[in-house]
Amino acid sequence: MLQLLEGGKRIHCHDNLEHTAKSKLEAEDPKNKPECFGVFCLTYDLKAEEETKSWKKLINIAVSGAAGMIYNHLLFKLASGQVFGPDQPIALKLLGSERSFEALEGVAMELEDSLFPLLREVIISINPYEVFQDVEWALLIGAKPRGPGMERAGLLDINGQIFAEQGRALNAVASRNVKVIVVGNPCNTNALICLKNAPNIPAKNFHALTRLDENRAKCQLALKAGVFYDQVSNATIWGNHSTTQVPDFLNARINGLSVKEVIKDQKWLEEEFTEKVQKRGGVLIKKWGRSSAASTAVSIADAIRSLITPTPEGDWFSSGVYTNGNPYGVAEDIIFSMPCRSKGDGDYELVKDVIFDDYLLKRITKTEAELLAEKRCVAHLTGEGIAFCDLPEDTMLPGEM
Ligand SMILES: NC(=O)C1=CN([C@@H]2O[C@H](COP(=O)(O)OP(=O)(O)OC[C@H]3O[C@@H](n4cnc5c(N)ncnc54)[C@H](OP(=O)(O)O)[C@@H]3O)[C@@H](O)[C@H]2O)C=CC1
Ligand SMILES: O=C([O-])CC(=O)C(=O)O
Repeated sequence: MLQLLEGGKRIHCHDNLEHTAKSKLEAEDPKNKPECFGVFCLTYDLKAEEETKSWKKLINIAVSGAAGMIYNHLLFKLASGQVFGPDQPIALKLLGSERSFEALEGVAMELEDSLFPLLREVIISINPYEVFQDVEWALLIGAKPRGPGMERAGLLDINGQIFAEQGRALNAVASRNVKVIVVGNPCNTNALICLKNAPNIPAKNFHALTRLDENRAKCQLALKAGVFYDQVSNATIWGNHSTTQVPDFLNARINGLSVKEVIKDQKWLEEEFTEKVQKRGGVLIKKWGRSSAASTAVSIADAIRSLITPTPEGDWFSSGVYTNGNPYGVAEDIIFSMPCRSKGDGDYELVKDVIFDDYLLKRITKTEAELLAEKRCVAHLTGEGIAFCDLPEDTMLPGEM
């Protein structure tokens, strides 16, 4: 073990092997203080450095599934300042498992070698109580993918257990205003389980990632209209991040005009466009041999930026959020993707001036029914009694076809 004295503060630094063994041991005791990783032990003390005077206060960001494909892309966006800004120093707290601990060390080593000025601290651990200590953001990516022959109910249960545990850990040690973005599938119901196990954190702070679906919808509309995708706005994804999700072409706009004024092919909108967005993940898996990772990471970055920067006038973004007094008549007490606006303070409000027609309402009812069925299926994990699984047969994740 190396001991360094910097800025009047004693810092403990271990070589990697020693660190591995110690972190594993310490992880068994939630009260233990997390250790820094490698070179990040040297850069911990922000106050000591002249050049950082104009920087904001350091924020703590936890990520689970940090050895997975999505995180591998996201990590370097976070550390480079692309997400939280060039004056926002960050601490990354990476949650792995026994299975992935060595991979986490590899991730942390790559972070060391990238020399990111804004990345002031990295810890790796398999203990959520250690990783979530004082975090302002929790990006929950790690989840078991559905394997061959596995029922969706089984996936809901296995992953639900993970998110119940992580909810309890967030409740115990995270910042009281932590913002939680659940990516691991089935993300809406995992987010619901997580928030139900974290009663001391506002339910409004929990999000399920549907931004990738929004981005996919914008891309398809732009392609059909023959415009660049920055011309597409007000694109809402309603409901579940599954193949029942509803990409809303009624309220979306192209060059400020209603989509229907620009794309006059109603059949294409109702059938091809809708299905393309719903099943985009599955088509990509067929081509790539694995699920969307880079574009998912981009969409997580978009989702965070949408909460920390004011939403452009007249526009909105989609996020899976808790239904509690929503203006659309969607069932309460589920996580449902809806149109949101933010003042840039990490919080959001639901958009009120949206319109509905029979097609949209019928589709919304279907995705709502699926989410209510998922909720019944995980009642044992949300503290709402005995689970009863009557999932509709066509219930699928975007990656399954
Ligand atoms: N909402 C969205 O838009 C999208 C969601 N997803 C979902 O994101 C999740 C992660 O995807 P991706 O990073 O590509 O997946 P990977 O398989 O690359 O990584 C998944 C990570 O999950 C962790 N994990 C946690 N529990 C288990 C378990 N019981 N079995 C296996 N692994 C587990 C593993 O890390 P460790 O060993 O450290 O726990 C692993 O590193 C998936 O659930 C996927 O379906 C994907 C694309 C889009
Ligand atoms: O189903 C998956 O794992 C992938 C997924 O969510 C998507 O691509 O939208």
